Amino acid sequence: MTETTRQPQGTVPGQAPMIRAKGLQKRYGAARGEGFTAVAGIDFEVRPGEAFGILGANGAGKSSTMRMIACTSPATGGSLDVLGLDARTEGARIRARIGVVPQDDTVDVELTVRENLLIYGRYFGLPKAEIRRRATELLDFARLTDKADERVEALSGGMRRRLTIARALINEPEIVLLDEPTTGLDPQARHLLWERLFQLKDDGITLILTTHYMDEAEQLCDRLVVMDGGLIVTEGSPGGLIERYCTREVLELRFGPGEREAMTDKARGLVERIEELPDRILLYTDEGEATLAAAHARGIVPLTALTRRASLEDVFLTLTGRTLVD
Ligand SMILES: Nc1ncnc2c1ncn2[C@@H]1O[C@H](COP(=O)(O)OP(=O)(O)OP(=O)(O)O)[C@@H](O)[C@H]1O
Repeated sequence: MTETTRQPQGTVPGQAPMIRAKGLQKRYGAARGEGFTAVAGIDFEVRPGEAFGILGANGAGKSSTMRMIACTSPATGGSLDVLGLDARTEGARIRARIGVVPQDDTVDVELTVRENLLIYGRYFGLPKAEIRRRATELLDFARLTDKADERVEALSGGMRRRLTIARALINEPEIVLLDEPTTGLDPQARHLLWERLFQLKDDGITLILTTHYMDEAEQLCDRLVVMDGGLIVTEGSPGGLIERYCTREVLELRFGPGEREAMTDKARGLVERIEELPDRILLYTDEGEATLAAAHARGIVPLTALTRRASLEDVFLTLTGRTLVD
């Protein structure tokens, strides 16, 4: 990782960022005198064509940040430029040039797949022939051509998500915001959706996504920020963050009921860092197999032992002291 320039992190000299947030804040309920700060002053930039992730546990402030970028919820402090426009005053112009995929599918279940696209196109005031052309292209993009005339209520969860994404593309947006795009989907549906998102990246569309899934972030994101308690706690590429905060491998040991504490005590000193989770301990090491052999030599007998590559989940645990499923 090279972070030696004087530019703010994430800035490419000479290339205007798609999004620039400085001291961005969101406070709810301030008018009622009972304010709650969901986003506590964050700085970030998103570059053209990159897939930028916002990671964090429930309540970290991810959706609040997304809603401010989407210009559906005004910032209460700091500044936010989207596509070079001030989000405070240029909401309508920004909304015309971005696509939004909200956390819950908001497609109309009583209409057909194609009708959903046509109606959405009309919100943007696009000419009818243009909307029909785009809808046909997007049905193909979303792999929904053979479902075009079916009512949405007959679609699976994965198909509805793909329709929601297709709908967000009707205005040919330069930025697409995806709030937890694969939450609730089965693995096959997730992979099909990822494949569609890769296609958008290849097409040069800037993606901003929030997710709870570290594997999703590792797969899709060029760069990401981790949020905790309304603040950004780190920023970087998935690989760069893993390298910065973790060892190469993690040895996961599970023990029988009541054994964990004693076994953890025996393991102390084997590696520099041990994390205790309710159901297992994690030993951060560059050589998982060698550490396991050393553990055995100390009389540590786990029910199961697994050596894996360090992941973003480990970065999150390092930074926040919690797992994302806490
Ligand atoms: N309209 C609102 N009024 C008051 N508090 C809110 C409102 N929206 C969100 N919050 C609070 O702000 C905090 C951040 O919420 P936000 O939805 O941005 O988090 P998140 O990281 O997206 O979480 P999740 O993964 O659950 O969506 C939470 O404590 C939430 O309860």
